[in-house]
Amino acid sequence: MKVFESTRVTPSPNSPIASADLSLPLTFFDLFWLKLPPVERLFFYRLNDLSLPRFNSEILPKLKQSLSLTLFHFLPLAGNLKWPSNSPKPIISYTPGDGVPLTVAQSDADFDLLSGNGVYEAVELHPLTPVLITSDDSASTIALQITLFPNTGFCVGIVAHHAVLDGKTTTMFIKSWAYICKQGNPENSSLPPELTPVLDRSVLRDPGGVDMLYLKTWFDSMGSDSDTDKKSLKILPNKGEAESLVRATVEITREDLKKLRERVLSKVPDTGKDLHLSTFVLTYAYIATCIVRSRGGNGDRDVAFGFAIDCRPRLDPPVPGNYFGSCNTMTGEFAKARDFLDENGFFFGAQKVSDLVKQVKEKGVLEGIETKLSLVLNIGVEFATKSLQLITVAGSPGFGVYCSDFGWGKPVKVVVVSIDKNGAVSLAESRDGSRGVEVGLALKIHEMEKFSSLFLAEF
Ligand SMILES: CC(C)(COP(=O)(O)OP(=O)(O)OC[C@H]1O[C@@H](n2cnc3c(N)ncnc32)[C@H](O)[C@@H]1OP(=O)(O)O)[C@@H](O)C(=O)NCCC(=O)NCCSC(=O)CC(=O)O
Repeated sequence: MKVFESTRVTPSPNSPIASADLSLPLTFFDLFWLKLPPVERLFFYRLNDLSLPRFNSEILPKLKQSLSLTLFHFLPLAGNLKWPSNSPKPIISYTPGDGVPLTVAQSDADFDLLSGNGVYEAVELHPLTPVLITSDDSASTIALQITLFPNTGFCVGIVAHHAVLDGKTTTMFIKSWAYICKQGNPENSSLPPELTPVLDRSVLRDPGGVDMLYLKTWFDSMGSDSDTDKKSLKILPNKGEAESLVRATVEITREDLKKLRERVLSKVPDTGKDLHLSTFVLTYAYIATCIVRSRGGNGDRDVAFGFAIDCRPRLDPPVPGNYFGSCNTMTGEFAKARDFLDENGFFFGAQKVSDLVKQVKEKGVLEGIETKLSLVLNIGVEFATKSLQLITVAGSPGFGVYCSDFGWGKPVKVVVVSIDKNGAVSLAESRDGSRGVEVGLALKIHEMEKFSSLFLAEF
């Protein structure tokens, strides 16, 4: 790995907006994620015969110029998280001259292996992944890395602070950058409405002091009375085991989903219509079942499964789909490993995940919002002590990550690196547009081997 450059890209200097200060308060949705580890994503682009001179003279200048133009729309991403002494909570602060940290590098790793579906060591992706810098008094909102693979292609990496932006905003930012890069017209860097971020915080109502409650939960979790510790913007240390994990991707086709749906319905021919058997529910229940079975072992083991919900369309009034920020909450449940190990394990999972989605639909996303953070922090402690098998979800088949075409074709692969730290699987839409789902996994090698045989046996 050769690092060519570590720089900062500032918003286009021609923009009057970029020459004024901007500050955005964190909402209760943002504060939920204040110290939780960031999300890392890589987009692999194949460009056969890509030479260093072409990378330096064509690809890199276009990517940098379009990034600068895109930041004009996404100004908070050029700024940092700060906690001014006169503010009750942290803010996102942009000051003219601020910019996004960008690393430019070259890798001699195997592009085909890392952008394929096969098995490889999780740590192999780490050199391609930018690092989010956080300290007591400042935290980057994002960091980017562009890595050349000579003669094969390049990779765009993003790490995103979840208290600043969620998966929907992160992927909207990448799609906007790609859109402006592909247009290739520095004189006109406008974005279509669906990619234009809404920065207005007033579209989102706090149900009543949840922001301060979440801050108190964070303070309590730190066990320190020192003001510096309480106001520190450092994120929590990573408790994952990436060093001992391998990664792979599996695909679930429409045909597979049909079979899974039929399997559930065959168990409950009369009441099956009451189940919410969406693509998401079937995929997550099936993958979770295979993961628990891959570990095997004691049926008494606790398993926690849960996932994020995009709250934008579910708030009253609804928040626009292009709202910039974090707008997720979590839902989930506990089970015993035996529930999944049992012959009816997949049916059990499908019922449970269906119930969780139905509860969200029936009770709304703000039900129990006050205690969500403390529940998640407690689960994190149990995960770190290895007493719990945690299976969560990053990404969504609804994000359209494969639409991110910078002008040299759509990505050959998009991966979420950070699933190797938090017991998550990642979901994305099928690259070929066939409405299947791509599932990213990070497991111990013997569990991955078991997973592959279990997964294939079904279809
Ligand atoms: C809660 C959910 C997971 C439940 O998903 P479900 O698919 O079961 O339920 P649903 O109500 O959304 O959709 C039910 C069916 O209606 C379809 N459907 C929904 N909305 C639609 C629309 N506007 N137009 C057309 N179809 C639509 C769905 O595709 C699905 O069909 P079909 O069955 O055909 O599919 C989801 O709604 C959701 O909020 N997803 C986003 C989660 C998220 O943001 N995750 C990322 C967190 S941040 C993160 O993890 C970090 C990062 O990514 O960077």
